[in-house]
Amino acid sequence: MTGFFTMTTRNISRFWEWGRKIIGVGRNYPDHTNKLNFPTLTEPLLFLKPTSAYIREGSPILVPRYTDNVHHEVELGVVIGKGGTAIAQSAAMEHVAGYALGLDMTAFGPLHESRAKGLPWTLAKAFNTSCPISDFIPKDRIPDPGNLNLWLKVNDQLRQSACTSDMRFSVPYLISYISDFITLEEGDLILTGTPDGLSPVQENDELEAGIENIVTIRFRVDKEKS
Ligand SMILES: O=C([O-])CC(=O)C(=O)O
Ligand SMILES: [Mg+2]
Repeated sequence: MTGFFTMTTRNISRFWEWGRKIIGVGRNYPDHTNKLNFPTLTEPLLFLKPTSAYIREGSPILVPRYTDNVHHEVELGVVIGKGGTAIAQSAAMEHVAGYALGLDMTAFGPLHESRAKGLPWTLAKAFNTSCPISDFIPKDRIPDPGNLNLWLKVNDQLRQSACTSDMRFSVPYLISYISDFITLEEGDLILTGTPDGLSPVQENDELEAGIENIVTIRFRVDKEKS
């Protein structure tokens, strides 16, 4: 038998090529939540993005045809190295392979409309190019994911800047909580929520974001052609 099987080498440092899901956490920074006047959460708010949403530097973020209201959300991404179900918080960090800086691009038109109507957030969160991602950052480069400074600039203007110590639910808590409902698998990415400072992006904007002293990413915005 030849030709029917291709060997896939699962290299965690290229998790975006074969990872099976992206789990988003909403409203995990009190500042962001307060400003939008949302009720305080007692449990994490979760959503999914398909892995077809990943893009890497060099590819543009495309504003979908159905909206011109797409916002940037800079977020710490956690890359799962060892899967599991009902993972105890005390064991959660053993399941982490590393990290990545991600942008949870969000189409606010459909988000607000579907939210108001009590409908799913799918079009707001899952569109093509809605998950620009940095290189993989091995776990040993980040001794404490709860003490990282995240920032994002649009056309050189600082829009988002916060420390992950402000997160309402910590990385170990999120891993444990999510895995009670959704089995975590090797290569999954958890986007841990965005701090305050979202703003709409437009064609030809240049987005630059970073985790201080660790990584920087740059993406250009374009409009999806009809
Ligand atoms: O866009 C939202 O309202 C929810 C979200 O992803 C976040 O807070 O990071
Ligand atoms: Mg988000």
